[in-house]
Amino acid sequence: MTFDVYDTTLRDGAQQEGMNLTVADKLAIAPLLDELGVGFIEGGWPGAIPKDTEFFRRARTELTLKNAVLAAFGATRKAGVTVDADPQVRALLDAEAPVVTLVAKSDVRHVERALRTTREENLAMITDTVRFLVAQGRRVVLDAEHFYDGFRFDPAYATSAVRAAFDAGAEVVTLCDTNGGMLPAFVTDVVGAVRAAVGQGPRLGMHAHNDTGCAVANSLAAVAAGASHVQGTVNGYGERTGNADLIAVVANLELKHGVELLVNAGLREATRIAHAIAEITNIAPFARQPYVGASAFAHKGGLHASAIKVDPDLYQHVDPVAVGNDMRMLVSEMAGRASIELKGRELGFDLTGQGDLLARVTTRVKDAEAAGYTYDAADASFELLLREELTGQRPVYFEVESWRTIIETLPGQGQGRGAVASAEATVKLRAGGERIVSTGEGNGPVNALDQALRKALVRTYPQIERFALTDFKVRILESEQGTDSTTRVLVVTTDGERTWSTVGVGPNIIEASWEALLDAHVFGLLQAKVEAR
Ligand SMILES: CC(=O)SCCNC(=O)CCNC(=O)[C@H](O)C(C)(C)COP(=O)(O)OP(=O)(O)OC[C@H]1O[C@@H](n2cnc3c(N)ncnc32)[C@H](O)[C@@H]1OP(=O)(O)O
Ligand SMILES: CC(=O)C(=O)O
Repeated sequence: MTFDVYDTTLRDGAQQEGMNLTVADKLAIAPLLDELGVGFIEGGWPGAIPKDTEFFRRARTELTLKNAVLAAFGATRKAGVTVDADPQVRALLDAEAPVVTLVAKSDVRHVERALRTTREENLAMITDTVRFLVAQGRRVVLDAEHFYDGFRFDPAYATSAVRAAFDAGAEVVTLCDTNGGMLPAFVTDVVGAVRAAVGQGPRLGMHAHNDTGCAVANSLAAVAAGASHVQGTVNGYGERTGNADLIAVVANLELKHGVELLVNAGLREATRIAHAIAEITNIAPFARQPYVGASAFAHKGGLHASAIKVDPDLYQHVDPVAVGNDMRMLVSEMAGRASIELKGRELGFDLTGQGDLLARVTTRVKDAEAAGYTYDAADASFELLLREELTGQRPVYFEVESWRTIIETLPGQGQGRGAVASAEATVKLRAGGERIVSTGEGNGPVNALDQALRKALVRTYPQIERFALTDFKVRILESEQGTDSTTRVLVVTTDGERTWSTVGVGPNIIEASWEALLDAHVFGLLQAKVEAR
């Protein structure tokens, strides 16, 4: 049986609030979709959006797709215009994509109120446009907009729009839940009814939006009821609450129903590809996203870890490898000895049979978390703690004697924003057998301290030159105590290849930041394989 996996990330995905893809972005995303193994890549709406016209023009020479074909999206001809005189339809041809996907009205209320035309003219718009494009050698998919709402209101008319498209030569008619308001049981009924009306031959598709949180479930319901073409977007991007997350739909069909849909077993690359696309869209990946999210196979509960130690299948619905993801253990106040043992293994330490050590580390983690630390977001600080328990001491690269930081306002401008004239820090420490006193300036006290620390260490440890702080998060704990509260700081550092997170806690933000900065430097040197004392 033919089954289409149809991606609309570049078209409906791009309709997401805050998303603005350049032509270069689209040209970079398309090969990733192709590598994933989808059959169709809807590139945009040529003729309506200049960037999309340009995308199809450049795609002809700059895009080599191995698995997928490009689809150009657009509307049926306008009411009262002949199809060959409609510039939008002409633009669809000019895009030179082998597939054209036409959006058409199938809800009579839209025909009469949005298009302001007659039922008959709308059917003629469908017939004329499909027939014209097929005669020009295009494969045509018809997206029947608002199909489910339209079917509920007037099933005969909605079905007549589907029939008109098939009669004119459409390869697939996609039943769209444009407003995303449907629930799976209704989708099952409607697809079943349309299937009965048009017979077994014609191919039906599904295009779901996620306004009820059911886009993936609705897509699966449609497939179970006889749809053999499913549309969606990577990472569920799309208008309002998004489209069906195509990877989740496909993973469910492949891994739960055993149908192979993506060519070259692309599902095994899904996590990498979803994250690479998120990089290009510049929208942070959603950690709790099914299958490909960073937390999709991350285990926090100690009881989970103790069973996973016996067999990961006991707490995982599929093997993460099947979607290119990894199992991770999270260490926190909810950890038990098994969590620590498995986390140790993940970090390269075999802690099997070291019951006392595991108990000690578990207790230290629980105590530290009670005091405000958080290790599930700070792997590097946890690894330093673990090494300390394993070897009896933390790796020592330098010894801090003292530090201080001063911030000063412009004279007479002690109030409000923009008043800080300078932030300065002094760090005194011993490294490489020398006592070093260094100063740093920055746009704030933490930045100044970071500069002073780097300056003090870089001669002994030139590796530090490559370290860069990429994120800095502050959280006030016990906020009811106002400015007296405990502060937690999380710092993310990179050396250009790897990224690590550290945590600091203290009665003030500077002290907490200093602790996180120290851990970040120590861990960075450890990773760079610099020998510690
Ligand atoms: C369900 C979906 O997500 S479909 C995809 C939606 N995506 C987009 O809208 C993004 C691209 N859109 C655009 O760039 C513009 O809206 C355009 C170029 C398509 C149209 O722009 P304009 O000509 O300025 O018209 P406007 O957007 O105000 O209205 C849309 C027109 O298309 C008509 N129209 C709407 N759906 C259809 C259809 N399926 N078939 C034919 N005509 C349609 C409307 O009746 C309206 O016609 P009117 O100008 O005679 O009133
Ligand atoms: C076609 C489309 O994007 C929709 O109906 O939602």
